[in-house]
Amino acid sequence: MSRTPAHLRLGVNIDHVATIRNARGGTHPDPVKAALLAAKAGADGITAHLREDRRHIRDEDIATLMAALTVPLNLEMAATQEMLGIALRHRPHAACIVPEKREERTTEGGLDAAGQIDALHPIVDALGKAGVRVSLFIEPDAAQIEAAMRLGAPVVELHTGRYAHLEGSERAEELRRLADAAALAAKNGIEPHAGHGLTFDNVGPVAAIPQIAELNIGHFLIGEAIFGGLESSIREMRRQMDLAR
Ligand SMILES: CC(=O)[C@@H](O)[C@H](O)COP(=O)(O)O
Ligand SMILES: NCC(=O)COP(=O)(O)O
Repeated sequence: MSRTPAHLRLGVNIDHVATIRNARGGTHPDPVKAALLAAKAGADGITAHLREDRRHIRDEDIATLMAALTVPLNLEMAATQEMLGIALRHRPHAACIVPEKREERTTEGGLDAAGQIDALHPIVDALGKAGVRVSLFIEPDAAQIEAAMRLGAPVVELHTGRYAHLEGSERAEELRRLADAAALAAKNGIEPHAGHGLTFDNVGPVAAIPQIAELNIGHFLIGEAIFGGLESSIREMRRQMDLAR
């Protein structure tokens, strides 16, 4: 008898809707409106990264998302007291602890959980006690998964950025690391998620890793939405202009 595969959840990251909004300093496009549209289109959850420098998502976006969403919010945050306070105030469904460097263009690597167990312990504990599902955004590496076990994190999100950038046999090797890490996490009772840099072209092999329960995808989807939506935006502008004549 064939088994129905478990539903692979899709978390849509709406950060870069806010990037476009912030380019003009106004309110359009609204990342909360995008989040509601994503949920309507079948997203199982919404991911938003409140960076310390607030370059895209801002504090008020988190408050509005918490009030408006009917699907779970996964708040990505640095392991700082400021972010912990915000997470405890809003109590999102999940908080994913990510490494952050102010000068980086994007989240360039995974969290070194193994190297900062003592600093992470109180943050993971406080979030867990508040009922927030803690995830650690890590490289697909056994030492990092062991650290997640020591910290008692129920979830790890495996960073797929390296996989997304590599090609050929190097990509195949990185995919093996992702599959091994997902299997190791699941065997030890940790739910593996994955994300970063995923696209239509590279998502398949990651989605096929059976233990992975959730993928978080943002930048590509927001970029691709231009091609799905630009034509209708232009047609509507043409219509409004013609109506005025
Ligand atoms: C942690 C992570 O991967 C996401 O937050 C994603 O990268 C979008 O945010 P940035 O582009 O600001 O890194
Ligand atoms: N944690 C990864 C994420 O939320 C989305 O990353 P990306 O698709 O924007 O690179």
